[in-house]
Amino acid sequence: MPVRRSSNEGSFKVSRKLRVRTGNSKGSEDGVRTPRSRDTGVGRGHRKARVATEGSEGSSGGVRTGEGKKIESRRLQSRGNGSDAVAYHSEDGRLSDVRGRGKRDWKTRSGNGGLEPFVGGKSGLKRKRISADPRLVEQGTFNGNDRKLKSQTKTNVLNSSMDNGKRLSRWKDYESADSSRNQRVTKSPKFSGSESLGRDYEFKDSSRNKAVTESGKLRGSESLDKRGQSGKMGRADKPKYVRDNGLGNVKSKISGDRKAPLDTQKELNQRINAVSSVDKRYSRKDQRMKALINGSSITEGPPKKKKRGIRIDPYDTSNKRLDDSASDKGTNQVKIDETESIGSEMSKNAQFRAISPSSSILSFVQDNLLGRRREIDFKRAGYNIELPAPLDNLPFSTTPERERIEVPAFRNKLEFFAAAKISSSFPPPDLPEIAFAGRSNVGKSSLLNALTRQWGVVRTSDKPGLTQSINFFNLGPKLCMVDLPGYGFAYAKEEVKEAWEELVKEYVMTRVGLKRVCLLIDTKWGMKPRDLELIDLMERYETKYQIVLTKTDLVFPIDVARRAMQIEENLKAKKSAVQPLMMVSSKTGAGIRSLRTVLANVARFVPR
Ligand SMILES: Nc1nc2c(ncn2[C@@H]2O[C@H](COP(=O)(O)OP(=O)(O)OP(=O)(O)O)[C@@H](O)[C@H]2O)c(=O)[nH]1
Ligand SMILES: [Mg+2]
Repeated sequence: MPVRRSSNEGSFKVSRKLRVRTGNSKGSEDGVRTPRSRDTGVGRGHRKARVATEGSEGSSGGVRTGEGKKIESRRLQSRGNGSDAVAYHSEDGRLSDVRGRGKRDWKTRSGNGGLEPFVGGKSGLKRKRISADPRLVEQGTFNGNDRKLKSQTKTNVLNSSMDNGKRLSRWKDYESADSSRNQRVTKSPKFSGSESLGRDYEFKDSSRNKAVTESGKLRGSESLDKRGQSGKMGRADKPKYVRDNGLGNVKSKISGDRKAPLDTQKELNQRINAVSSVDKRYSRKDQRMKALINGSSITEGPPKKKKRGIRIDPYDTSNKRLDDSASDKGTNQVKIDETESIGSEMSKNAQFRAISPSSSILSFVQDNLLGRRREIDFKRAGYNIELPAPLDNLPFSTTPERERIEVPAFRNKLEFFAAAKISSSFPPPDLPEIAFAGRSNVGKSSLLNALTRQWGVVRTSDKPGLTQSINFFNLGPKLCMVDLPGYGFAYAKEEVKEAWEELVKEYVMTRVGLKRVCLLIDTKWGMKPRDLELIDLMERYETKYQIVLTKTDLVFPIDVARRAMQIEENLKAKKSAVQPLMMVSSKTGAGIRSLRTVLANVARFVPR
């Protein structure tokens, strides 16, 4: 039980934590603040064994030997009544002259869970104040004499024993711990007043208690060994884990017996090798058995290397398509064509790499920031990358308004006015028309939006085949823009796709007001047979067309230049092809202004 005595007597008061403080010190009588124990420098001892002696004159004002902590010394301050013992009233937070010292504070200050067994008798006698090792208290291994003490610390102990679950289970392994070591530790003066740990655990957790009490030998010393001195543990103390791995106790021997003679080590190694070779042999045998069952021949030797080939992603919606040549053939036929086209594609690729673009094209690509670029390049050039299609804006401009469009015709509002799925539903050709043709997903609809800077007027999608009819848009009173359905690969039935193609061909062949067809080619993939088909058609019907390379932002600038060179070479003999070849990116806005200028000329020279 905590012992309290009145402060007048200058007696000591023992808190719930059982800190012992004795008598009046001279210093406190003088109203001198108890100096911090750090300052006293007297009897600074280990925190585990604090001792304060009554009437000690060893240090000025409130003698205190032992604890060297700041927080403790504050409590030792005299309150001007000549008794430094009052300081300890605050320990449990129950006394009136102590303010702001609650349970929490008590807990905090206890630091060691309040386990400080009271050792000694009544006042006037020398009393020892012994603090438990916080590590031990945490562990719940320290056992004080006082029952109440136990109940106070129950929470702490239980909490700590929660995370000690593993530890407790591990203790089982230590049942066979070296008894000599136990002896050595139990002899330690720190644990002289403690009872057996087995008992201590009885009130904490019965299930764990079992694990602990079963051992019978488990004492504070053991836990101390485990917690604080695990590094010093002998090999024999370590748990021996035996794994059933076909090696018997080989592993445990290896791990547990370090001093095994060399012969034993060799023997162990041999055994390990033997087991692994058995495994290999078994696996081969197993293979043979399987082969026999399946009736296939056994092939031995090193495994064949897998041939590396180009994988074709069936869900790739880019313009890498094989559909141009094989659309209405059987599945097998398509497969053959695929492999053929892969082979030819490879050689075409090599040819493409061999192209060395002219310096004029290269400089054009460079000047217009065409090709794949880093954002920093745009920033350096003064473009605001926060805006859509930043390169279509003026450098250092933050206003994306359409009024900034330098070509007046394209400042007009883009308005949808007709859609046709068959030629008979084409609207009357009142205005000069500029049509955008090309394979599905090449970026026709996106380009229309980019040219007019009216995002969303024309619907776009990354899924090929969104535009399924010929859509007519008015761009002011003078010009009509026509978005054609794409041809080639699209998520649509074959017959539907054929119908689109026929519709496009019909439009290109027969449309009176058609002044220019912008034939869009994906810069990455170049011209495909269906593009050439349409070119032939337009050549035959003398429809003017202009090649526009799209999505230039997806390839390197050098490849943009190469593609331009390649296409120009192909178009040399074409009469209806209008020069120059245009290169754009609806995403970055590169080349859009140039295209506007070119197309505005179409509208200008058209008689009304
Ligand atoms: N990176 C990049 N993507 C683009 C560009 N132009 C279009 N795209 C993307 O390509 C996809 C297809 O664009 P669309 O404009 O719908 O293509 P389309 O030719 O109209 O397709 P269909 O209507 O199916 O014939 C969309 O996801 C666009 O965002 C471009 O210049 N650069
Ligand atoms: Mg479209």
